[in-house]
Amino acid sequence: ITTTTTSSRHRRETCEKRDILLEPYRCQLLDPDVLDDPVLYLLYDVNPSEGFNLRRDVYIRLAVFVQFLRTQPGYRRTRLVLPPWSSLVHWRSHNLDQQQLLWANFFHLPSMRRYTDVLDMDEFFAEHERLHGRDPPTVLLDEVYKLKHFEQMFENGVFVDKFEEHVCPGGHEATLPYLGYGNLTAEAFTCLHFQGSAMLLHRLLERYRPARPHPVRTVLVLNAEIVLHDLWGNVDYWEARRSMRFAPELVEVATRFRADTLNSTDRADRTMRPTRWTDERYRRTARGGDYLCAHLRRADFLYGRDKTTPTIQSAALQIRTKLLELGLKTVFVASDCTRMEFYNLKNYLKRFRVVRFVPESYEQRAALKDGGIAIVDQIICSHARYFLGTYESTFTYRIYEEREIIGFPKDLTFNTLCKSEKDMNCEKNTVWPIVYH
Ligand SMILES: C[C@@H]1O[C@H](OP(=O)(O)OP(=O)(O)OC[C@H]2O[C@@H](n3cnc4c(=O)[nH]c(N)nc43)[C@H](O)[C@@H]2O)[C@@H](O)[C@H](O)[C@@H]1O
Repeated sequence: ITTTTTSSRHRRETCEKRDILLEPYRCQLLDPDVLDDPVLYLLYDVNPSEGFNLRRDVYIRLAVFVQFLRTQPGYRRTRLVLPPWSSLVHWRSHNLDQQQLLWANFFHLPSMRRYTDVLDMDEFFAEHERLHGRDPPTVLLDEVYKLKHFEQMFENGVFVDKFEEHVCPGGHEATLPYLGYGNLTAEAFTCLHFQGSAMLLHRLLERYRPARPHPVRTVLVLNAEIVLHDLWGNVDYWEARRSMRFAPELVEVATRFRADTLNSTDRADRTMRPTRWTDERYRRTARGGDYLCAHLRRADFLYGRDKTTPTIQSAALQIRTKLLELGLKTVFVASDCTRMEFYNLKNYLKRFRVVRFVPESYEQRAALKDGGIAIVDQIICSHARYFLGTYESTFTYRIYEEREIIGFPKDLTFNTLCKSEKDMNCEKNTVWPIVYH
């Protein structure tokens, strides 16, 4: 035992020397004190109809949970496996291959790993192959849980955290292939009514813990959007959120567009950020470039949320009023609108410069993909002097957050378009300011 402990300590120390700056949590896996804990790979998936930015929120719920779980005996080697992004409903470029895109396409994984231990799917497969020596790997998941809401959320008027098994409608084949991969199979499949926060997953993992512990336990949670935040908007939330830095290639495209089209640079705009998110501190001194950004959510919002979504004309009038008030001449538009809607918007704003980001070539579009283009839009909006968002759009919320992280005064960020320019007292998005330790 002593020899094992010494050699594992040595291994960990070597790992730290080599890797600690990049991936501290990977080295913790070799910590002699936690070596007896099984490695728990926690995989999850989200209802296919959910959009990109809601999925980012689901990630935070699970990342915060995993960070907690890693403090619990028996779970200290938990690793979160990131579900690939596969042809999301809002991705409309059907001529591009947008299947099973890894998180590394959109996010800077080394930054995320400074919050908790995450693996992209290809890394998970590579580890699995290393452990089990199969190529191509057929992965046997030990446990799969499919979550569903309870029909009755309240018991005697009280919302209690609970889960309960039920018979799977259509059997578990109804949910295959898991995460879109044909080579994932399940040893045990359980359907559960579930209501409660991520912490309830701890109880769930305990409840189904194998009697004879395996050195490796692989668990997949389907419909993880049903799992709620433990606490939304607290320090843990913001740390996980801050760790979600975008992929450098996307930042570069946005930076170039800002410089070339909007004459906006970080130094002049006071939007400089430390290289590592862990070095960020509370500040509200950002100024932003000489442009306003409006996020105009269209498409399905025109049907599902027509009571709060303005017409193009009304949006143009609201933007115009703000541009005049702020003495700005340029508006950057982030939108899922059609070309015709954009054309109309420009016509209503003739006295101003109205710009949007369009990839310069097919090659650039194919490299960025719909998800990357949306992120470039978000980054450009995050650096604007003033931001005007869409009511109840998670796309808008993520821009609010990015601007909170960059350090803008709140009144330049938390603004919402109203249904009509005639009723500017409409209900606005909630203000959720950033918090630090
Ligand atoms: C009604 C609900 O709305 C929720 O949408 P909401 O919160 O706005 O935001 P998301 O969950 O991101 O979904 C909207 C998707 O539409 C595209 N999109 C929206 N705005 C823009 C934009 O300004 N620029 C670009 N390039 N793309 C945009 C993009 O693919 C984005 O991920 C959905 O998550 C739910 O599934 C549901 O449909």
